[in-house]
Amino acid sequence: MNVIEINKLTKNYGKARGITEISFHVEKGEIFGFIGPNGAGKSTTIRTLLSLIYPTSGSAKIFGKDCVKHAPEIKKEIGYLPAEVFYYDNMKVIDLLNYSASFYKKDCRKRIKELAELLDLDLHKKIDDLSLGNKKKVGIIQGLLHEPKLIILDEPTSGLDPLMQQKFFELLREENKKGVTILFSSHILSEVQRLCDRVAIIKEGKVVQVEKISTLKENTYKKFKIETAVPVEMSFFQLEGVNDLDAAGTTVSFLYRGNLNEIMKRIAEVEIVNLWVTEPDLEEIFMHYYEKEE
Ligand SMILES: Nc1ncnc2c1ncn2[C@@H]1O[C@H](COP(=O)(O)OP(=O)(O)OP(=O)(O)O)[C@@H](O)[C@H]1O
Repeated sequence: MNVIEINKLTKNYGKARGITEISFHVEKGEIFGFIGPNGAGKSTTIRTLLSLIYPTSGSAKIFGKDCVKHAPEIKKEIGYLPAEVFYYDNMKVIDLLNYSASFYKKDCRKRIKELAELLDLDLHKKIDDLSLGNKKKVGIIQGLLHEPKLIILDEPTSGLDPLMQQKFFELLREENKKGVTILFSSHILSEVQRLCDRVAIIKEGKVVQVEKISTLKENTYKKFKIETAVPVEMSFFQLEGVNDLDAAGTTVSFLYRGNLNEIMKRIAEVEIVNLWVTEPDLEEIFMHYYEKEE
């Protein structure tokens, strides 16, 4: 079952580009990454899903219901953490969270306490006195206190220190184990790699690829570095699938995508002293999506 279904969703901000014909779906129980550089259209897509803004054309469904027509009932089941959080600074954290909880027909007090303990947040401080990271924690608790079935997070880790990010990711994994679906937007590739099952890559308002993280890594190149006993002509390794070939003395390096047996046969023809084969990280895989087309 698909929890989110987005079909040719388009939002124009007057003449400015927002998003153009975005389509993808998120299955129940997935942690789905939505990744792209600043200004690519992640927040616009998310705000449209939540009916905070309306699409110019196209449609989106959450829990099988149209996002615009059924916005109020859908929202009860969603936890949303916006990219930027703004509060009435004079309020105490606990008062703000109790106020947020009053929108749901549930007793959320126990969950608020649990989350505050887990994230190490003092509920009795004034929001005014909190650091940026602690304000972010208030937003996280606000998004999760009603135990939503779908969590939508827009660049959630900005402002959190590495230890707190780790705790936050553990919390998301725990929620996910209970069956909660998560849509996680980010421009930080490593965190998407750590957390998500699949990703949609967005660039300049369009989705350019939707893929499993594991497939993205499998179908990509490997990095080879070879140390030979005597210098070898660089052209010796110029096979189909070899790129970025480089040589210095007895060391040759290149990227290879193709049948590994072919490249191993070629390497076996020379006397090697050492060999390193490494996986590129997501950053390198995605780099070409990030580069602007001329
Ligand atoms: N209210 C608005 N009015 C006009 N243009 C807007 C508005 N909001 C966003 N845009 C434009 O729409 C495009 C997508 O922006 P959006 O904020 O959705 O990107 P994003 O991927 O979330 O990036 P970021 O991480 O920087 O927030 C950008 O070109 C942006 O300038």
